[in-house]
This record gives sequence, C-alpha cells and structure tokens, in this order.
Amino acid sequence: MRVKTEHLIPPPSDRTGAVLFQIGSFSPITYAHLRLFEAAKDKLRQAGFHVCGGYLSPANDAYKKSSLVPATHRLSMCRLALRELEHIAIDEWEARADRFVPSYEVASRLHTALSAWRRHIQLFLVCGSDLLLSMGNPNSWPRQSVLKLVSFCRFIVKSRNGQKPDISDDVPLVQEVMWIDAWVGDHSSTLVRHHLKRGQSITFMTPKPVIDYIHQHRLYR
Ligand SMILES: Nc1ncnc2c1ncn2[C@@H]1O[C@H](COP(=O)(O)OP(=O)(O)OP(=O)(O)O)[C@@H](O)[C@H]1O
Ligand SMILES: NC(=O)c1ccc[n+]([C@@H]2O[C@H](COP(=O)(O)O)[C@@H](O)[C@H]2O)c1
Repeated sequence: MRVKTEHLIPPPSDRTGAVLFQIGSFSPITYAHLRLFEAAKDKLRQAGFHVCGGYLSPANDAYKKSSLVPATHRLSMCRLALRELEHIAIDEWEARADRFVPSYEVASRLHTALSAWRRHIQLFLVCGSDLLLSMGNPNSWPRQSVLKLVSFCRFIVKSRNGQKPDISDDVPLVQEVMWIDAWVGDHSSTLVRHHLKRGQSITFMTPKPVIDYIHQHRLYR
C-alpha cells in the first residue's frame, strides 16, 4: 500500500516542512485527537516550520487491547472524523497488516515516502504525555523499538491529566520533546465508551457522523 502524499502542502524551497502523525487505538476517535493535530500545527508554525499536513495510523487488531473494536470500524470512524480536518489522511497500512506493527515501522515507512516526496521534511509524532510515558516501560516498549522510533521522528507532546514527565528521568531514550501549550481538552476514548455503556449522550465528544456510525453498528454497548 502506497503512502498518500496528495493531501500534503509542499513546503517552499527555503523552509523545512513538518509532517505530523498520530498512532493509537482510536476506539473511538474523539475531538481530543483532532484538537491534538490543530494544536501541534500551531506550535510548529510558531517554531518556524511550514506545516505540510499529516497522518493518522490506527493500531492493528493484533495490538489486542480489550477496548479495540475491529480495525474496519475504527478506520471507518476515523475517516468520518477526518472530514473535519484538512491535510490529514489516514494511513491504513498498520491497521490492515496481518500482524502487530511496532510504531517504528509506521514511522520508517512514512519517513521513506516523505524523503522521496520532498527534501527537508521533518516527521513529528504527535501524542499525549501518557503515550510518551509508556515508552519508558520496556515491557510494552522494548528499548530497540523506542530507539528506532526516535531515529525517524521528533516528538510533539501534550501534557495529559496534569502530568508533565521529566524526559531525562522517565523516558531518557526520547531525549527531546516539543511541548504543546494550547488547549486540547480532556476527552478520552475511555470516557466515550463509559458514556455509551451507561446509555449516556456522547454529543460533542466526537463528531456527529462518528456518533451516528457507533449507534448504527451498535458499538461499545
Ligand atoms: N485529551 C487528550 N489530551 C492529550 N492527548 C490525548 C488526548 N486524548 C488522546 N490523546 C492522545 O492521542 C493518542 C491516541 O490515543 P488513544 O487512541 O489511545 O486515545 P485515548 O483517549 O487515550 O484512548 P483510551 O482512553 O482508550 O486509552 C495518544 O497519543 C494519546 O495520548
Ligand atoms: N513496540 C511498539 O512499537 C509499541 C508498543 C506499545 C504500543 N505501541 C503503540 O502505541 C499506541 C498506544 O495506543 P493506546 O494508547 O491506545 O494503547 C498504539 O498505536 C500501539 O500500536 C507500540
């Protein structure tokens, strides 16, 4: 499967282009995931980058988190949500693979495609501080996985639930992080699933077409 580049805005010849990507379960995608992209774009523009756009790569079913609904549903919901965002595409390769895909492979694949697309492109993983912190746990993130990931991208991170890890203590392999200051909100997929289980409304937690899709397919009951 080819990496799409048609949705990206090419950088002018004298500027470094920033391309963002998000990994995660997206079970389901929420407004926080969408806000995360917007907040990261603002931060990178302030830092002088030309923001080309980005990708969202939902995890493979083989990630085996109990909260995952099948990838076909998660991809469909991401597709519906991304209608609200310009220049961000879904990279379906990870979700459609026949195995668990370590995140460095997602980054490596994007890195290779983007290097062929234009010169002077910097790839950024956009994430919350919970994901960053998890990379300090060698039981879920083998050392080599983190080292390889770091070799393909930089990190742009939003503090979550008031936590702001000390990189040198908590995730020394990552070394350097750009912090997002802008508001993202505290939505989470867990909260959406809890509301659905209790029969409560999830309006304004995720875009309306995603809500309709969830009800139509009777997900997260
Ligand atoms: N409210 C938020 N603030 C900052 N980052 C967030 C927020 N919600 C999600 N993220 C980030 O989005 C990425 C993908 O997250 P994921 O799909 O696991 O969503 P989640 O809401 O954390 O899911 P779950 O509640 O099922 O664990 C991760 O980097 C995560 O930290
Ligand atoms: N070794 C690795 O590359 C590795 C380990 C654990 C989680 N992950 C990824 O991190 C993300 C975590 O998502 P959740 O926060 O929804 O669990 C997923 O995309 C998952 O594939 C990657």
